[in-house]
Amino acid sequence: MDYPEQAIGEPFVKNPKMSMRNVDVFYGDKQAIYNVNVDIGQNEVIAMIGPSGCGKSTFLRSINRMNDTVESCRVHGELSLDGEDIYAAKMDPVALRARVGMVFQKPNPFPKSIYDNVSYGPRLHGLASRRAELDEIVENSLRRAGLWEEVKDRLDQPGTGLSGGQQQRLCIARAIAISPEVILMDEPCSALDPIATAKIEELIAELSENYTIAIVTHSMQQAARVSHRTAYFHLGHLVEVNDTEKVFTAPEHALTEAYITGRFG
Ligand SMILES: Nc1ncnc2c1ncn2[C@@H]1O[C@H](COP(=O)(O)OP(=O)(O)OP(=O)(O)O)[C@@H](O)[C@H]1O
Repeated sequence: MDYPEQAIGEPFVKNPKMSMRNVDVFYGDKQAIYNVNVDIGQNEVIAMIGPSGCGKSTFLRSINRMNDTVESCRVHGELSLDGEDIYAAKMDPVALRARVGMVFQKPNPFPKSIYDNVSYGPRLHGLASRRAELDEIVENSLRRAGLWEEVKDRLDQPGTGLSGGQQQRLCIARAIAISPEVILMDEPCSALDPIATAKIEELIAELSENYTIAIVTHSMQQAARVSHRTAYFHLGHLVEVNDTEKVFTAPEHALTEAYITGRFG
């Protein structure tokens, strides 16, 4: 199969929050991402879709240097946040991950209280000097994550005691608490029921007013509901990036069309 040299459609935007150019990612000798070029716009929600194993998670994890934790993984290319090279020697990956937060597939609250789950990051990054400030950050983050009303009377109870959907909103509150600029979500609803999924999707729409969001999803309906642009990956290649509506109604590339019409994937 021939892949376009450059993703077709509109991979670039006027005011990018993040820019990725000529990105190749390897695990040992095996190449997982081939020459990907794409921007993520300020306050946009971009969905990354494609068949299993096409490299969506690998690419997502490259843009906040989560892949640094995988020994065999090497990322080549130019990746920037507000024009700053995120792989520069002077870039602290911990500070970067505070600016580009991540929510994982499986809700993973710390084995700590609800309060401590949310206050841990702000404490670590010195965002609050007094208890009252920390309380305010915890409340605001839980409110933004749509969880405050459900947990305000039991902040001292373990985060792991919440339902799956509540745990995922707790993880989103934890990500928000350190005031990230970008939030990466790797299949955030795949472990949730339809009602919990709907809540997270509503939340994504609200959060996009203040944050830039990239979401990997297996659900094309979800991509269609929550995102502004959609990026279609195939075997490590970025094939097409377009307005979400266009991708799902008039895809430009035959591979995108085959995927969205269910001919493979
Ligand atoms: N830690 C790793 N070590 C070696 N190879 C890996 C590792 N993680 C992923 N890969 C390989 O990289 C390729 C892309 O995997 P990745 O998980 O990024 O795809 P994906 O599109 O997110 O898949 P899925 O939709 O199934 O989660 C696959 O061939 C996978 O086997």
